[in-house]
Amino acid sequence: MSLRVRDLSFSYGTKQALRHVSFEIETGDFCALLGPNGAGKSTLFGLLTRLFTVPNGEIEIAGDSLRASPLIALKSLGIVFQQTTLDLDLSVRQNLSYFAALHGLSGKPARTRIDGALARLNMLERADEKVRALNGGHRRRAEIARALIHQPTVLLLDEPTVGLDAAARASITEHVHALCTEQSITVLWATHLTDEVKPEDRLLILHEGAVLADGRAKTIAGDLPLADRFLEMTGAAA
Ligand SMILES: Nc1ncnc2c1ncn2[C@@H]1O[C@H](COP(=O)(O)OP(=O)(O)OP(=O)(O)O)[C@@H](O)[C@H]1O
Repeated sequence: MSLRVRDLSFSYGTKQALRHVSFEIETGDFCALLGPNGAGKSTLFGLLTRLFTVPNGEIEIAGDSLRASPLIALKSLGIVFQQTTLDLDLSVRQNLSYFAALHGLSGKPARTRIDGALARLNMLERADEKVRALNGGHRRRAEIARALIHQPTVLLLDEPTVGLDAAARASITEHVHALCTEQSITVLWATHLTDEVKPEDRLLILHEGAVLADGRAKTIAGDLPLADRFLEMTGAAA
């Protein structure tokens, strides 16, 4: 099991954002975390990345407890935040080199890792372009490559396709699915868009801080299109 979450609850003051959330994701699975705005997706990511800590509940990343061994657990985690965090005036390679240095990598080992990560996202030929010159889809791919440099086994992506056109969204979704099947990376992909979820994907539906459904997307959808099932369950269009 690559990611295990048990009984997480979280409140901002009196506003309860997560209610007894529990789930487990197997190695190499693509898991979509689907929820309307305000469902609690970013709060859950904040807890998984240790932006916030809670006295209750348990999180294990690749078998390591985030509470008992935070540094070891976080080493297994790659993160793509909702807001882009690339330096627009540096090249793709410079951005990734900076991140590699933060992980103690420099020289040839860093170059090998960076080239490998960029190649996986079909971005190697863009390595020396300034990020400012790239379109939104390529910026996102550079960001995903950056999140892979330290060779995490679990990758979290918080609504990574926000603001992208349909073609770029489809391309990024395909690339990240390939990371699961070809590299056995475990993915948790937050979204509010049902068309990013494939029938074979694992699906968690989060609504008002609670898990409403957990299973294969096609099983949860049943005889309805997933968008209709989601609307039926949450009252939200997606
Ligand atoms: N700093 C905060 N203070 C108070 N309430 C907050 C804060 N951040 C989030 N909330 C509330 O907590 C709930 C969960 O928010 P969260 O951002 O985790 O949801 P989300 O599913 O990520 O939504 P979105 O897709 O809009 O980012 C919402 O009701 C939100 O209004």
